[in-house]
Amino acid sequence: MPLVVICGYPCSGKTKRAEELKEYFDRNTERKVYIVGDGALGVERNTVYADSQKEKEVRASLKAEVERKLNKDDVVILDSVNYIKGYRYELFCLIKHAQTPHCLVYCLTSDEQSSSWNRSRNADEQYSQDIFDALVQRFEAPDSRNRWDSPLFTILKDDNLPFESISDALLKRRAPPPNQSTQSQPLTSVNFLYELDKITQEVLMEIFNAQKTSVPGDFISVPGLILKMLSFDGCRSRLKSTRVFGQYSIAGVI
Ligand SMILES: Nc1ncnc2c1ncn2[C@@H]1O[C@H](COP(=O)(O)OP(=O)(O)OP(=O)(O)O)[C@@H](O)[C@H]1O
Repeated sequence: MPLVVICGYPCSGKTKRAEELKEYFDRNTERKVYIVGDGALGVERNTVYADSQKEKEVRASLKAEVERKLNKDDVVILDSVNYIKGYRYELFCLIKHAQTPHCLVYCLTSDEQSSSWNRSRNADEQYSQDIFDALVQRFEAPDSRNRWDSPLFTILKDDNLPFESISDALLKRRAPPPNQSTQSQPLTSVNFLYELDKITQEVLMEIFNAQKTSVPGDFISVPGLILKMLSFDGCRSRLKSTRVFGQYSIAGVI
């Protein structure tokens, strides 16, 4: 059901925290817990983060995997750098659409600390210094004033994760209300444009005909509505056809 978005500098302890959280939920709840992340996707750090197109594809794959996993019961933990504000906003739209709560866990480290952990890793797990520096420079830190970055749990290297608060944020909170842009739109019929055009023409014809005999204050019925004429302007063009303009308010729905 709920989503935990982990974010932080490269090599800031994100996977370590994701695993701690999984272990906590496994031990204390009946829910299945999935970690979705660079590791599970087999992301080759120094290739992907050196190429913006590849990086974009990886982000899209991670988001798609999160979307597939989100359901009513399970906990999904997204373990990646998640350093782009706009991407975190997209994830927020996803949870709004799925009608489930989320929270952010931010592994806050200095770049010196992360760089030193990076250098102590096995060579095949290390970020190259260039990629590491570029990711640190591009990092857009989460801000709890943004609804997509909230609730935000900021974790320093010697902190214990606040398991209960995280669990409450995920399991005891209501999902954010959906808005139109995150709701599926009903399928329109294949001849929707034709129908729209036909009804618009009918409405215009009714108004046009009614204007010949109506004065402001009169009611005009058009398909689906009763309109009240508020004002009326008539003028003749050089071609002697009458152009009519007027203002109407909706007085009722039929
Ligand atoms: N809280 C911590 N205390 C001490 N060492 C830590 C801590 N967190 C991480 N490390 C060290 O950093 C290394 C990387 O940790 P981890 O894989 O969790 O980072 P990550 O942010 O997931 O990395 P990546 O950006 O590659 O996904 C660990 O192997 C460990 O040596």
